[in-house]
Amino acid sequence: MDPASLDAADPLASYRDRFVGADSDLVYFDGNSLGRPLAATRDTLAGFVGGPWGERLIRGWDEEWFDLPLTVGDDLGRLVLGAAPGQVAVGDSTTVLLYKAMRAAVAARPGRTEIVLDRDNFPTDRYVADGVARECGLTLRWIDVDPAAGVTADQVAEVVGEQTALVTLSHVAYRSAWIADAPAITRIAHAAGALVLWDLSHSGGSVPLELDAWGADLAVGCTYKYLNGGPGAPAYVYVAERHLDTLTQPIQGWMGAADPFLMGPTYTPTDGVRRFLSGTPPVLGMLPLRDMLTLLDEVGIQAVRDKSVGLTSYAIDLADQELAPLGVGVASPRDPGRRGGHVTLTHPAMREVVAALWQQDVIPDYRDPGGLRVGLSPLSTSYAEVECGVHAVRQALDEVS
Ligand SMILES: Cc1ncc(COP(=O)(O)O)c(C=O)c1O
Ligand SMILES: Nc1c(O)cccc1C(=O)C[C@H](N)C(=O)O
Repeated sequence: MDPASLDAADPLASYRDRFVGADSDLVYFDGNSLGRPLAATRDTLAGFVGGPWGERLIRGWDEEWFDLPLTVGDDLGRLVLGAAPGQVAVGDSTTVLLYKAMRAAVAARPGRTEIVLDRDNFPTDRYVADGVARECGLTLRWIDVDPAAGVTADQVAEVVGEQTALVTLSHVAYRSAWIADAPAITRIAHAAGALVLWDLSHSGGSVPLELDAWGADLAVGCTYKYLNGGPGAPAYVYVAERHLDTLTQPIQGWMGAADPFLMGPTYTPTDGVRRFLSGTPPVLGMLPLRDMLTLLDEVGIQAVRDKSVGLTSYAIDLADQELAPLGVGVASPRDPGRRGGHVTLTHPAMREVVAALWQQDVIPDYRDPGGLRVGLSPLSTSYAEVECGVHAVRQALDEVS
């Protein structure tokens, strides 16, 4: 079908107008790294300076801000993560939350010696796991994966055992967009007595998640991709209710302590998921995310996913027709049920192609080896934009080859 008909039939097409810059000619294929801002966020940020911050000043903490990591966390849980209230907190970066969650998990499995992870996980996940293993005297047990796909439940079953403390994986792989079989992998890890930590950075706001139903133990994710929270927006952590009384994290700050304003001599963790906080919550950083959650409440995550599948399928169809004859491969799952919100196209010249495209206001990103990632943020991307971008890739390939 032609893109104009696809856009005309798209029930979410009008939401594009809610984003800053979506009316320009720029082709934006990097919403999986940094989502566009919502126009509403302009007013939110300006209004916050004049209102809650400028007028309420320090009183704002008692009136709203102190609880914001948990109230926004509950909204994230309900609208995005499939988590009942009281299990999600917002704050820190994904990297720091990975550290807290990994340390909490391995401390809960004393005597076990291994952390299971895959070689294609995002660098920060691998680096943090390496540091935690060194600090705690553990070994990393690596799973090798097909970079055009991702970790399978069978591969996890082969390596977990009574020595496994933690299995830590990305739900959607940053390179290929492979969706891991989270319910099956969680069952396998639990049968071996291990805990599971999911990195949801490439899933949250794009793929419906069911953390409670999967029986997940821990999860983290960033909010600046499909959740449009802005550069450096705070991340979130999920801790299943059954672990909240027992898991403790290593960055023992006053904001995660019981009664912070008692200012007592020693740290006692507070109840609930608040104990995963450490310092003062990033209130300004949560405001754009709150706007996006309001929008997701209006649209519904399943509608977002349906459009995401439409966009990625269209991108693959176009790549097959127009780019395959030039030697371009698709390094993402062809099964939409196993594919997240982006598509990776491979060719030895992609690094130069991406550099040339950025000069023409066509913005994908490049990931080794030879991968051009087409990130398709469903609410701010049109089918016409996909067609225009794929044509630009073809032209750039012709020019650099
Ligand atoms: C899977 C994954 N985890 C973590 C991160 C980033 O973590 P941080 O926000 O701490 O830089 C990213 C992207 O940058 C990512 O893709
Ligand atoms: N977090 C990023 C950043 O601070 C600068 C540039 C890119 C990013 C990203 O988000 C990269 C992204 N997680 C990836 O999948 O490669």
